[in-house]
Amino acid sequence: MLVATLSKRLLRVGQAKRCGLSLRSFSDAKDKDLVLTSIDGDTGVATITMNQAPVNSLSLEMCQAITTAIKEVESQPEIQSLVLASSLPGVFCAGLDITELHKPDEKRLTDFWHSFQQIYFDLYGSRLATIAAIAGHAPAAGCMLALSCDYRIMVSGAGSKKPSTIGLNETKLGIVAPSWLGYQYIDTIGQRQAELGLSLGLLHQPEQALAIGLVDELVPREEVLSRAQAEAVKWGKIPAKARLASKMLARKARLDHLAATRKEDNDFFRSFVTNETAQKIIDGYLQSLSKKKS
Ligand SMILES: CC/C=C\CC/C=C/CC(=O)SCCNC(=O)CCNC(=O)[C@H](O)C(C)(C)COP(=O)(O)OP(=O)(O)OC[C@H]1O[C@@H](n2cnc3c(N)ncnc32)[C@H](O)[C@@H]1OP(=O)(O)O
Repeated sequence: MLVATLSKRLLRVGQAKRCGLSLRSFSDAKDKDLVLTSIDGDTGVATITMNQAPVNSLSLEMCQAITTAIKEVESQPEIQSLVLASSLPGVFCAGLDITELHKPDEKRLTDFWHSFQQIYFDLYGSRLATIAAIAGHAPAAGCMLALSCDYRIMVSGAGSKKPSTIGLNETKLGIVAPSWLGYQYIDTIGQRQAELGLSLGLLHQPEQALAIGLVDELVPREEVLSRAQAEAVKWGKIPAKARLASKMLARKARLDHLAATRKEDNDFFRSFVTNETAQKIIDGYLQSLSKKKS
């Protein structure tokens, strides 16, 4: 069980509850743990671990589980910082679940995009200090999860035959990142690098991601989680009100803009995705992913 491997000092549910802290997982209707949440009783750092094999793709249920987990952690006033991690070796998050975009049901597609926007509000605008522990690939919406955190620690590519990559690769698939994700990219790595990355759909290897400021630190694979948790302790010690006010200096206008245009953004997404040309592209991409396997 993953929970047992996270930290020797990690609290089990009973102990955690006695200390007023919680350790639990959130489940979908099939009672599968899409997301695991744990709280270190010594440091008060929460870790939300995405656990949707094979690639942590963001389905409607996965988006909802992430939001539920963030809200649950935020509701505990003694917790100041959060690590976002993956239980899967080699993948942080493969982005949106492409099957959600393929021959979609309109109501589900609307709910799906709404739940994806909601992660942006909850993570990018979180009162918590948030650290991404990126121990694997983080394309597209996987990169968005990382960008929504305050600090990004990625597995180093040194000596790896197939290094992990991170970036916004949407144009390579013939689709476009939503504007709010594009602005997150621009705000993080600057206009020129973002223009290059967005236009060419670049997926960066770790050393390149570090060089352009897309991630903040590289560490060996086995150290990603512990290093992220140590960084979360440091961020959690900064006076919370001042830290949050500083975060909002940079992010509030972006968050407010999406809040004001949320429905239009959803309408645009649905009309884009349900268009015949987009459906052909999505169909072809799904086939290419499954051909890769065979
Ligand atoms: C106005 C706005 C309009 C539109 C906005 C649209 C925004 C889109 C943002 C997105 O996030 S689009 C998604 C972009 N994601 C990707 O391009 C990633 C695709 N996946 C990969 O590149 C690789 O899977 C990986 C590098 C993440 C991992 O590679 P590996 O470990 O070798 O796994 P496999 O490729 O063999 O995949 C295993 C399994 O998982 C399925 N899968 C992979 N990615 C997705 C996905 N994003 N959604 C759904 N399913 C995915 C893949 O098909 C395999 O399935 P099998 O059934 O064949 O086992």
